[in-house]
Amino acid sequence: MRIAVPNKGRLHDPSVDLLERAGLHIESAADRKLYADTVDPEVTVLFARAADIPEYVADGAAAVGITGRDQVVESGCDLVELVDLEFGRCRLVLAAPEEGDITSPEGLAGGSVATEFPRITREYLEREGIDADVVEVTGATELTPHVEMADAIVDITSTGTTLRMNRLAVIDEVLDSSVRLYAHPDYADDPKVEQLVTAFESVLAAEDKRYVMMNVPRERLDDVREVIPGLDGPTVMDVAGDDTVAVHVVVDERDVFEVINDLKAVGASGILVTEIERLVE
Ligand SMILES: Nc1ncnc2c1ncn2[C@@H]1O[C@H](COP(=O)(O)OP(=O)(O)OP(=O)(O)O)[C@@H](O)[C@H]1O
Ligand SMILES: O=P(O)(O)OC[C@H]1O[C@H](OP(=O)(O)OP(=O)(O)O)[C@H](O)[C@@H]1O
Ligand SMILES: [Mg+2]
Repeated sequence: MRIAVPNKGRLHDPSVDLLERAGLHIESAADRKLYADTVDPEVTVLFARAADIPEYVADGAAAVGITGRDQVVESGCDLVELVDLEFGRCRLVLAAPEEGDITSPEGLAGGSVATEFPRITREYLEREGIDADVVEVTGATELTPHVEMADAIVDITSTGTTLRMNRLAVIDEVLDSSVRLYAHPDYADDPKVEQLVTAFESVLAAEDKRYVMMNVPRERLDDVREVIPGLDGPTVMDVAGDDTVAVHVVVDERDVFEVINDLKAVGASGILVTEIERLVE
């Protein structure tokens, strides 16, 4: 099975990191090398531009690919979305000069919109019933309204810094995006693809969980159960030759601070907290 992965830019490192955490260590990778084996002899990684990955998957050059939803929608490729990988989160927005007279999508009528995403932009204008020209650019879109190349733009934003620095205000939301695992329709149910989905989902499920281990006097066990929030009951193990029990439990990362203090208050000791690599639900 071939998996297409962004070869550079902001998506490369988190994509490779996810594969490593999912147990798919990439072997013989080299900086300019555009394909690599993994520890699984049945899985090969192809490194390609994020914008090209929808095509690699649609053409069957790769069974699955990791790239932004914006790239897939813009490509028009009919792919199956398997998992939201929860990074590269951004929005495509319609934006216009803060001091300008376009303050609503309707204000665009008869005007022009510059964008790196012409398909998405045309579909948006059609959906909104707005008659405006689309000016295709390949980057630095935020400049165009200030040099009379366009009246507004459709571009990516996440922190909003670039829009603010270029005195552009968001007029409307066009598309929500994040990086996702996509499959060619013919491979979506392939057993190896399903193994990959399970591995990715187990990494994502573990990200905000912590494994807490402690020693508890047996007579305080019920008090400990009281302070451990929601998750499945703790695992309780006898400590050899002692009236103490070892208690292990999975806790949401955001509860850990409070839980540790509550556990100490009911007599727990030797409390250890570790991250969890994967959690297969
Ligand atoms: N500012 C951003 N915040 C979050 N995600 C982004 C941002 N810019 C781009 N992305 C996501 O990363 C994908 C790839 O972005 P892009 O094509 O700009 O390449 P890059 O990784 O930014 O590298 P470069 O822009 O240097 O070529 C986009 O399709 C989008 O899904
Ligand atoms: O809301 P912000 O956090 O400011 O991010 C938005 C910017 O990020 C991307 O640019 P990038 O840095 O990827 O450069 P590029 O335009 O060359 O892709 C995008 O093209 C926007 O310009
Ligand atoms: Mg970029």
